[in-house]
Amino acid sequence: MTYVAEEIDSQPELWRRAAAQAAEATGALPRPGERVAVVGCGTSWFMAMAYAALREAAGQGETDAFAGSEFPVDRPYDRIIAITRSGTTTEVLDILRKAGDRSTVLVGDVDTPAVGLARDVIALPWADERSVVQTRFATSALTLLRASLGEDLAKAADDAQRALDLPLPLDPATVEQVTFVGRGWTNGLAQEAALKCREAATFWTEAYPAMDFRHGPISISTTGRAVWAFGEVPPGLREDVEVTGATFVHDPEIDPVAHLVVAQRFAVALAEHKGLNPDTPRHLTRSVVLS
Ligand SMILES: O=P(O)(O)OC[C@H]1O[C@](O)(CO)[C@@H](O)[C@@H]1O
Repeated sequence: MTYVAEEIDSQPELWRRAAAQAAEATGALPRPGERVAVVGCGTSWFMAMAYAALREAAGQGETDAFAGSEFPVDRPYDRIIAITRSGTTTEVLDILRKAGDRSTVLVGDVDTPAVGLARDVIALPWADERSVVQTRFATSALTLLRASLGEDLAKAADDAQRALDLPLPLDPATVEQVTFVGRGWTNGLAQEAALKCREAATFWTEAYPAMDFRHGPISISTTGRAVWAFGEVPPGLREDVEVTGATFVHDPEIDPVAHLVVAQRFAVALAEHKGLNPDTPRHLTRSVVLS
């Protein structure tokens, strides 16, 4: 079994642990009404997107997500939350240096520069990974953040357990291309699912806000391809996809992050089908450290 497959399987248990840790993390997280930026790179950026949308939807205040390289340093945020598994990503460290006493970091590896730079630290060393490709650190960090907003994550963890045994909705041997879509907070999950397939399996995927699918991506929708939706589906979207001949994948029964677990498994299955080892993704490193 690959490391990444083991790490995917460990998620239900780790989500329960993450939800339990949320109460003690409260002091390190913004108060309602504060203006917040959430930053990260790659997978961590997509978790930032999901949390930012959830916090704002929960009425806790304006919350923006940025890729680390695109953070507007002069904007007067009250609190800057960085998500970084490695604690070493250059763009994130640059932000933490400028954020000063406004910063919180959610980190996997605690013996790292990010921990020294942030005012507040939420450490999840038990979710850190051997894999280059991230799965459980990202979803555990998001689970903790969701729990901090008052969500009950018990069903999500149970759904993640189910997600480990569900049949894959697409055949890795025959599907030609997948477009992932989401709405609101699940837009970040769609981005992350697409990244997983690219990173683990060098497989062609894209991701868009679900309503934007009709504004261009629909042009490549055809037999042999698929559209995979997370969370709420806009009225008529399934029909608009199916009329093109593409397969529409959606599971309204399970929590959207548990549905991401299915996409993680699909990415590993794609890699295996292509004879690739998902533990050694092409050109990818655990973190990007620029000199
Ligand atoms: O969360 P970190 O450690 O800052 O690293 C982000 C990196 O992790 C990755 O998943 C690659 O390992 C990429 O998405 C990105 O380069």
